Amino acid sequence: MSKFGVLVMGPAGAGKTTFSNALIQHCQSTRRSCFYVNLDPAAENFAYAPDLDIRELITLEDVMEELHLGPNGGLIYCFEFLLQNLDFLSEALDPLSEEYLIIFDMPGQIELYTHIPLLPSLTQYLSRQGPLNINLCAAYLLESTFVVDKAKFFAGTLSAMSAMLMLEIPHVNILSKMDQVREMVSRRELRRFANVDVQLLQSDEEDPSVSANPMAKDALMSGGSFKQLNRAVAQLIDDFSMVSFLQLDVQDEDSVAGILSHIDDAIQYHEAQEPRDPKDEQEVNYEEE
Ligand SMILES: Nc1nc2c(ncn2[C@@H]2O[C@H](COP(=O)(O)OP(=O)(O)OP(=O)(O)O)[C@@H](O)[C@H]2O)c(=O)[nH]1
Repeated sequence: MSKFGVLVMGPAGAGKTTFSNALIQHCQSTRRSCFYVNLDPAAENFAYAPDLDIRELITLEDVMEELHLGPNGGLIYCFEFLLQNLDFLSEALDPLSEEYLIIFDMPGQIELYTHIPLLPSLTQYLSRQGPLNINLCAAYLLESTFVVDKAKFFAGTLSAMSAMLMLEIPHVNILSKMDQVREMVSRRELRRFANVDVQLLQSDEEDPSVSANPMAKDALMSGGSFKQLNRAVAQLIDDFSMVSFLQLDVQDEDSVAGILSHIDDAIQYHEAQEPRDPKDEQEVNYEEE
């Protein structure tokens, strides 16, 4: 057995800290031990004080000021610095016992998940393949309000897929802020987004978000490249057939508990797929003989 960890990821403002807080609250009410790690060097306000905070090692503000970097370059520098100082993590996480759920609240810059290989190195170090031996799962949040703009929703879906492929750890995708869309979209329609029905993207001719965008509208009218691009994106998502979303309402404890149980299941499923210890293999072969 080893510790459990959730990497709470997703674009800026997707609700990562709010979800992390809901997880902490749920752990407290179910008497599960948890440990909250803030890995956002620019984070400011916390309802729960982090048990470990990257800002004790480095802050984005200092990096931007001292190295004259912008926010994205500064964030990359902070993560490179963290990777050069991994004992900052191991000293705090190694002593935790197995029953702990470790919640990693990640920054929102999308570049971190899609463009640069810093996160794979970090997850490798934390995960069962690395020295910290944590059963890790990624929880990728996307704002459910994106469903009213299909192009935005599918762009978000591609980012989630990119993170899934890049990190190679158990992964759940989550539509956050469900309280904001229940009034706007029917349950049936929401299910189509949660299961990522690519037909939604192909039926974009009547989509108000497309008609509101003059360039996209022109491209559609002329049967042009926008339509072809949509088809290619739909095909890509369909080919991988691996993205679906759980629906999160942080106000509803059952919703939070349901998501945590999906995370536990994803980790256990992944563990069951892992190659067996060669010693166990020998035992199985012996029994078969
Ligand atoms: N209505 C509603 N608002 C939410 C929910 N979750 C988060 N918010 C609001 O959305 C805003 C961003 O939430 P955060 O939890 O800070 O999002 P984040 O992903 O951690 O943001 P960054 O760290 O800046 O990337 C805040 O104003 C929250 O109050 C939700 O489930 N429902």
